[in-house]
Amino acid sequence: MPEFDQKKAYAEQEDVFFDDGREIELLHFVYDLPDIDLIRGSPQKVLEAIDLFGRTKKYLMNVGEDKGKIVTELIAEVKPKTMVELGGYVGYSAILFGDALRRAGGSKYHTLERNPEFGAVIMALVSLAGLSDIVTVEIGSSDESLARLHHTGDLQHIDLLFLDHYKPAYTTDLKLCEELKLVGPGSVYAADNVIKPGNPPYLEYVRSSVEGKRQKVDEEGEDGVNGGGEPDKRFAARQLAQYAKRVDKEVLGKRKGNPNLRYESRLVNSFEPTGVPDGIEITRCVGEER
Ligand SMILES: C[S@@+](CC[C@H](N)C(=O)[O-])C[C@H]1O[C@@H](n2cnc3c(N)ncnc32)[C@H](O)[C@@H]1O
Repeated sequence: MPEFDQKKAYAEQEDVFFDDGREIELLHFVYDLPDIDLIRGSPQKVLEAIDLFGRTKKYLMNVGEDKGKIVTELIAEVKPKTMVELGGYVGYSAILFGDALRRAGGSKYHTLERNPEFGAVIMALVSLAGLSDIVTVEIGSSDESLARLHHTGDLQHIDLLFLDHYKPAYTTDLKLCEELKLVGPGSVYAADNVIKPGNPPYLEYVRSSVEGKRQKVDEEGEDGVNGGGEPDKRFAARQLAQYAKRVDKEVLGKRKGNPNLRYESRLVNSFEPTGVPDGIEITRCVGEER
């Protein structure tokens, strides 16, 4: 695994590390930079400006440079036409991956963000980066946005899915995508934070054999593999309550998914922008068994 360059480290993550006004502070910081006219239209310079805030002002829960590189390399290899991101925050990954998607010949990057204030910040920074023609922001809960985009026909197939939102929703949202046939053979998933804070139910699901998943569905009926409805007991209370300031009760759909999809999955170790070790799980759907 490569070394982490401490000079690039973001400020440490505090007890309250988002949704305390820092996202709007970020906008003022970026637009007050003396070289704002050089930043306009440059995804790279907008990312540098966001990184500068994260290093010198306050921590931001962005994917960051190191883990970001794993996904941009994946985009260059997979050449997706359509990407979906679950969890947009201030738009760092949408700008980094939307730009990589454009360079790889892709045409659409949907970022799904529940918090409307964050959604507004994403729109401002995506526009500043000159990526508004590629990146669209869907405000609302990811499961509702996925269902709506599918229903309207705005989203028919996901070539590359980036999962980076409420940790227990990774598995239920993936199963929703499977049921809606938004994903299938050829689709690739990149899941962030599978080491820090970790996501054992998701890793178990994407690493399960078709036989194992079918058996679970038979045993658990509607709940399928790793349940649904209630979050898996392996998540820490702090993770479960992460968005409690805005969301009284997280609702997780009870889903079977499509257990017939065959996956090959592997972990790529890397670092959070603070230097804390983390990893991205890359999963490829390699077939469907009948
Ligand atoms: C870790 S941040 C995303 C960081 C972003 N992907 C990046 O690297 O720049 C997680 C985001 O997911 C959003 N979120 C959490 N649960 C969600 C849900 N169910 N649907 C949509 N967005 C959600 C949060 O509001 C937060 O902005």
